[in-house]
Amino acid sequence: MAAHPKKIIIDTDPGVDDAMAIYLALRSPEVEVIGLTTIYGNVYTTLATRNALHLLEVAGRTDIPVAEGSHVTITKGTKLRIADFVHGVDGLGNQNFPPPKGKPIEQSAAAFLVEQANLHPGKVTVVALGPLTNIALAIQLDPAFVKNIGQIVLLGGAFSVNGNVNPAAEANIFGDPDAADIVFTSGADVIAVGINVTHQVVLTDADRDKLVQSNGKFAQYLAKILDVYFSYHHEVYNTRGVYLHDPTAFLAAVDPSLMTYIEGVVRVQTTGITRGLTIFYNKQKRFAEETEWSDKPTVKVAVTVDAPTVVKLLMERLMES
Ligand SMILES: O=c1[nH]cnc2c1ncn2[C@@H]1O[C@H](CO)[C@@H](O)[C@H]1O
Repeated sequence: MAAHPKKIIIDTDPGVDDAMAIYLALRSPEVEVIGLTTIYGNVYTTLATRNALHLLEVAGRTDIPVAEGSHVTITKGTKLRIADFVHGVDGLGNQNFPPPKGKPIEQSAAAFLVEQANLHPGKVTVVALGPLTNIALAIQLDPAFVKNIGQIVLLGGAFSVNGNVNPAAEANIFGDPDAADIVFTSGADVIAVGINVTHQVVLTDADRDKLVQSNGKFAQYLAKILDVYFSYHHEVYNTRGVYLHDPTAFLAAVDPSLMTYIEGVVRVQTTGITRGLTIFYNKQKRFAEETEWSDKPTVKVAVTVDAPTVVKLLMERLMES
């Protein structure tokens, strides 16, 4: 382990690429995973919690607490869009794993986030891999959260490219646009990694064959669950490989220099046919009128990525496990 590994909390909706990111995190000496918090997205929250506990049990890391997150959007919406067609109905490639033995802690995800940020001011990074409800709830629960939390690295948005739910919206932002707008305008130190970046990072069919053949414990586990995710990509994107959304966002938290960024104000469309659209204002033009972007805090938005290094780090770390 590095002398002072970065404390991270992964907010997650596992999810095949979430599983990859979590195992990559457990194999990354630069970080100490101090908790997982769960959210709906790829699966419903109850199943996300079960999968988070399961993944930690497989890894032999039941020392890491799991805090269950919200079952509804920040506006109490219950009509959730669940991407089980991407990950399988169980979220983990339809493997029918046995239920985990462990239980989540009593605290809610938002309460856990607030507590940890208070315990280690400026030192905790949240890697948010699903809709941003829990993070927005933490901001509402404790106004000091935005300054106590070190950094929020989120997978979300489609900046100047089409979305993956529809041409306007990326899945995590679409999942809770109101929560996303709260997080983007909160004043916290935010890095947004959108699909404009993660669609440049592909784990190829050949890479997958290497994972299958490796003896690494995590590589072996992932080899089992990757089928549905690969089939989905072959079918809808016509790619010979899969996008590494969550692992890429995680690595931005480990080593921000793997990407380049632009800084500006991000607002989220919360209604209508463009619900979930992320609009970045680069602050170059001073508009004549006040706009909904005026005087809002800025965030960093990833624009380029060293994709070969991201794939290499993922492969090496999972295969050595
Ligand atoms: O086509 C899709 N529709 C919905 N969700 C998707 C799709 N592809 C990937 N993801 C999931 O949403 C996040 C990235 O937007 C990733 O976490 C991925 O697992």
